[in-house]
Amino acid sequence: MSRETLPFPTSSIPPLEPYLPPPSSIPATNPSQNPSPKIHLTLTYATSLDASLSLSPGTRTMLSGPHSKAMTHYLRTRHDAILVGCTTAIVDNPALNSRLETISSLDQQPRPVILDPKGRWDFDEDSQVIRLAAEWKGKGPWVVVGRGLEGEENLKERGELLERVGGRSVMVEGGGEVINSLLAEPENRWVDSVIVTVAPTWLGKGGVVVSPPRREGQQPQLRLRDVSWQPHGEDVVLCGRILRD
Ligand SMILES: NC(=O)C1=CN([C@@H]2O[C@H](COP(=O)(O)OP(=O)(O)OC[C@H]3O[C@@H](n4cnc5c(N)ncnc54)[C@H](O)[C@@H]3O)[C@@H](O)[C@H]2O)C=CC1
Ligand SMILES: Nc1nc(O)c(N)c(N[C@@H]2O[C@H](COP(=O)(O)O)[C@@H](O)[C@H]2O)n1
Repeated sequence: MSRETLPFPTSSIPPLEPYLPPPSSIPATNPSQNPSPKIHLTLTYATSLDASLSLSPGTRTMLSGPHSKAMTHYLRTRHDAILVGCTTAIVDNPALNSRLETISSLDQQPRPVILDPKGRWDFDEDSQVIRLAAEWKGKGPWVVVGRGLEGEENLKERGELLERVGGRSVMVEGGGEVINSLLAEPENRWVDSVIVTVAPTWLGKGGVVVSPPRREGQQPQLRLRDVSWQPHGEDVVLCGRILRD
């Protein structure tokens, strides 16, 4: 399959910067900017106006236009790892590398991480991530089997996993189950920032929807703070940080 290279104007970078981890060479020292200084987790995905990521779990659906797609590929260069659930890996056969036209070294690529507790992802040399790693256009994937990410002790494990990947930042792209599980964490400790592409379309009922469980009792509903809305072509990119109590 031919793969395009994507132009991303440098003028689009400064508005994204407050929501990104510091560049890898700079230690994360400002606790007010990054309350979990070891690992920065950015949640980033593209959604329709009716909160769908795709037409159905078994379908790859292109929502981002060319500008916001290039923005996502810029984000990929700014994180040490890129994480998806195994259904996304199976259905989309994603490349999970950055195809920005400015890429000149494998060091600029994120490490793909596939969450696959039951070992469902049946990869081979035709899998994009494997092929691209063989071509030095992406890093070889890590597959996380056997455990979920939820729970107190696994917060620690998350840090250990990412340190082993060799980094301090991860962007989570999806799919729905992964995103909803992260947003369900009751004390909002997981997600540091959110960068969502909103495409001007409705996918209709039956899609894979981002809709975490409603919080009951006295708990405030999940909400973003420090929000900015940035137009990228016909899409809007919503950036924010999770409001922590
Ligand atoms: N528009 C967008 O930006 C994106 C769209 N998608 C779309 O999403 C759809 C797939 O989404 P889903 O069906 O919801 O599947 P998913 O991609 O979230 O994968 C679900 C699987 O991941 C594992 N998993 C999920 N949460 C986990 C956790 N907390 N810990 C450990 N393992 C966990 C489980 O094995 C689960 O069966 C596809 O149609 C894909 O095209 C995927 C990524 C981004
Ligand atoms: N940013 C964004 N916009 C869309 O419209 C999408 N469908 C996705 N999907 C995510 O990107 C992965 C595909 O990546 P490659 O182009 O193959 O590298 C896909 O698996 C989803 O994680 N993202």
